[in-house]
Amino acid sequence: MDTPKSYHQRRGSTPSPLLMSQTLWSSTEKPCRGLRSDDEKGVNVKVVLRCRPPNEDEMKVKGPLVISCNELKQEVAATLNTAIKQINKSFLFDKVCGPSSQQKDFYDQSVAPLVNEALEGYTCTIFAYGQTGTGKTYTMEGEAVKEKILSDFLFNGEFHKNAGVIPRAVQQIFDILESQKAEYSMKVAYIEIYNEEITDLLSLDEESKSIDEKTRKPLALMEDGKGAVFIRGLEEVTVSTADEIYKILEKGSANKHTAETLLNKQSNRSHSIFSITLHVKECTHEGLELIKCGKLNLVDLAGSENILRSGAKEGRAREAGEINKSLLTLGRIINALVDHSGHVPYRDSKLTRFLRDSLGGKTKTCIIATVSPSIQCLEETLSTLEYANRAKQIKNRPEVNQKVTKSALIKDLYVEMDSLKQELHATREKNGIYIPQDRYLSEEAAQKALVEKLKFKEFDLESKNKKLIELQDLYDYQRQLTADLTEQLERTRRELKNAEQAFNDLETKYTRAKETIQEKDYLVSDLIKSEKAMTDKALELRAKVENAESEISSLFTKIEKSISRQERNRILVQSLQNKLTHQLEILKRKTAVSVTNQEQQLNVLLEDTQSFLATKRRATDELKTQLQKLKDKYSSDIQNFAVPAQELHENSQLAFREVNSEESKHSSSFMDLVGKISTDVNAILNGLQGNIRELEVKINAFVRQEQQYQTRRYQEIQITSEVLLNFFKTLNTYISKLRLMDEKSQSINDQQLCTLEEKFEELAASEERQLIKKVAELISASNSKKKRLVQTAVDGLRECSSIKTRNLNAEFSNIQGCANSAYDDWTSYIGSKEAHHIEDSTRLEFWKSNLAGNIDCCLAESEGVEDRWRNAQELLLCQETRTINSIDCIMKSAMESNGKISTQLSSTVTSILEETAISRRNLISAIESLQKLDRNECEKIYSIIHPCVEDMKQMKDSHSSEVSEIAENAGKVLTDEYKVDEPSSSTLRKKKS
Ligand SMILES: Nc1ncnc2c1ncn2[C@@H]1O[C@H](COP(=O)(O)OP(=O)(O)OP(=O)(O)O)[C@@H](O)[C@H]1O
Repeated sequence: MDTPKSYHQRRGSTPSPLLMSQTLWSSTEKPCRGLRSDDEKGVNVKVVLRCRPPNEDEMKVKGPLVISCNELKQEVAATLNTAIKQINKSFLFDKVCGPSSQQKDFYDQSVAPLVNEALEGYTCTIFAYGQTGTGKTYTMEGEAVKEKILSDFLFNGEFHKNAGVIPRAVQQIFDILESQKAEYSMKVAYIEIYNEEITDLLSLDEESKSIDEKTRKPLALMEDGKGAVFIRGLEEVTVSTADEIYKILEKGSANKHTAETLLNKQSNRSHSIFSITLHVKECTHEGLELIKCGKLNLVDLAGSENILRSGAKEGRAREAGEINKSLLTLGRIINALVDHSGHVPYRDSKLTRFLRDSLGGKTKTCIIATVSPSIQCLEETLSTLEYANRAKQIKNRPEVNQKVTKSALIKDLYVEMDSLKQELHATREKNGIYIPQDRYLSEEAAQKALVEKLKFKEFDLESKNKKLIELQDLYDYQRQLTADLTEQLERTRRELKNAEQAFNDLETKYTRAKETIQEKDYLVSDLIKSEKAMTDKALELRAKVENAESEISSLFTKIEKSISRQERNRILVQSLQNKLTHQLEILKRKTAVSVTNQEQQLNVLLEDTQSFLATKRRATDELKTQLQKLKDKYSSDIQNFAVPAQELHENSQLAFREVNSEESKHSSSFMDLVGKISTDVNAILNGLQGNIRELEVKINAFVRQEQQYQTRRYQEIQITSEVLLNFFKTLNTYISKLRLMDEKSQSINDQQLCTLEEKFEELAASEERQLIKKVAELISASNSKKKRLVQTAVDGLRECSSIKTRNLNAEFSNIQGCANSAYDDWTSYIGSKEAHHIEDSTRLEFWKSNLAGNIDCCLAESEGVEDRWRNAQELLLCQETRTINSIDCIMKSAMESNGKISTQLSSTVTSILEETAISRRNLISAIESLQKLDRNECEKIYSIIHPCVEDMKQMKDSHSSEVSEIAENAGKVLTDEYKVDEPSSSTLRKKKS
């Protein structure tokens, strides 16, 4: 319980006799122009923010509290941090009271100073503004006004803790006035503005409460000639004690339009104004009595309402529409005052018209903005905060109401009292109207003027009435329209709310959609780009394919060219082969001829040798026979010689002469024989030597011929080999070029295909990833389709190219293998042939040198034989000479001694015979050895020549077989090549087509 201040000593004292005219409420007091220095510039409207604690419903919902109050900083912050909305706003006010603030504290801190100002003679207004259900009535009146406050106060002299501003202010005023022991009068009025109609809440008695709404008499808001606004017919109740006020308050509160809404069980559907008018007597130092006039308007505005949330329907909705309309006007006035715009639309609502002076006038104004801390009311709370924040900037120029002297006041009152008395008297008498004559005259004149005026006014009134009726109709229509519009507005609001919600959703969706669209756009642009790139690539690829096609066609042309070239080459090779075969044939023939020649020559040689040997044998035989003959002749001669030896002995001289002659005969015959033999031998030797020389010449010619042939053949082979090598080289270069080209094109194709595939896969992957599901599905389907197509195309291309490459490679490998093998064969053949040639040449050289050596040997031997023959001849001659000499000696000795001589002679002859036999034997052996030597030599030569001939024969045979083999191989290779090429070219042509 709050303890009221102890300054109400005059509680229960009789009311002040001061009577206030009806115009007092209408602010007719002449304002005293004594402005305080701080008031001169204007004083801002004070704004106090009060935040109530969350109610049960809000606590049930368990929504977050979005309003936080900092009472020290006088700051209120609205914070919301959700995914959809984020709010972070703070406002500063003159005073901020949080949910925990108590009524007493709130009053003491926020309202009490203003009440003091009212006591000072100011007109003070306190507005309670806020969303419905935020505690305006709780703040202004307090909780359980009827029962508690009063009873508590009456019984305990203490306020209930929930007592609001009005009882506390009344109590404060009484307390102060009584503490000052001042003479005062206090009048209170309690009105409500409901649906733009002003009703006196205190004039309604118990009966009229039950009366229909329409019977409530609305009061008119009027302006006096000085611009002051007053309510005609408003009953002001003079109060002298606080208790009276509580009862009045209770009565007025009971008469208020209230209803249950979703947000408040007892929601005020009207604006209520509780006015306290004070007249306090003051005595000046001069003893002059002045009346100080103060006024306190305590306005409990109807709650600004979200019709959708408050659940107001039909009549309630109309009420809410009216409430919102007047609050809107209030807001517009605040804006106009803050923005200093010329026109301030006070007249747009009765509330603002009546409280005109409180906003931008001479009044001291305080606005109590009430808010809820819950998230559900955030929107309205923010609106209230903005509203209050704006109202903070309104500047008033408060002035103390003019004080009147007590005598002037009494005089005025007396005049009024007199006129009232006269009216009363006339009314009581009911016999006409009594008025004093001068008044009658003046009034008659005035009446006449008034009649004139009235006539004019009547006319005016008539037209105005008409206009009024029209306006009324219009007004009714407008009202109806307004109601409809309000309803519509509410509906629209609801729809707007829904739309807002939907809009928010849509906005989020839109943002998402925008993002998606952006993403899609990006993707589409990306896709377009990729498609463009792909198209470019495809075009590029097409161009490349076309290029490749042209290249392939050029390749085909090249291949065709190469085929034709190969054909030509084949023909060339064929012709070469033919030539080769022909030449080989010729060679063969030549070799055969040469072999035949050689054979013939050899045969001739053999025959010659044999004939030479036979001749030699014959000559030897002849020699032998001759020698035999000679021997026989000698022996017969010797035998014949023995007989005449006797005779010789006897006839030495004669015999000697005879022997001499015989001897000379014999010696000449012997010499002839020897000469003959020697001629024969010489002839034989000469023949042999000629034969040998001929043979040598022939062999030399044969060797030369063979050498020339070999060299020619070697040169031919070299040329052919060079041609073939060149051919193989060109073939190889072509193949390598083709292979390189193919590899290049293959690698390029592969690379391009790989890059294309990679890019496509990348793009497809990114597309798949980024596109939304449906599009992704479609795109993935199309991608997979494309992929399949591309894959098949790529695979086809790859397969085709790989087949091509494989075929080409196989063909190249075949060709190259063939070429290589041919090359190898050829090289090895050439190598072997070269080696053979070199071997043959060396062997021939060796043979030649051997043959030459042998021939030299033979010649030397024959020369040796000749020498030996010559020696033998000389020996024979010597022997002959010696024989002759010895015969001479013998003859001489025989001549000297007859007896001895014959013996000696016979022995000498024997020895001669022996010697002759020896020499003959020597000769024969020499001849035999010569024969043997000759035979050996011939056999040797034969044995040398024969293998040579055989070798040559073999060589020729092997040459011819090899050549034919090579020719066959070459032909086969070429035929194979063409066999390979032809189908491949036809396959390629097919592929190309
Ligand atoms: N500061 C507060 N402390 C405790 N309770 C409060 C406070 N403010 C308001 N209330 C409670 O909230 C409810 C609604 O208050 P009140 O009727 O004063 O709201 P209102 O703003 O006057 O609404 P309306 O505009 O509809 O008349 C009441 O039950 C009241 O007791």
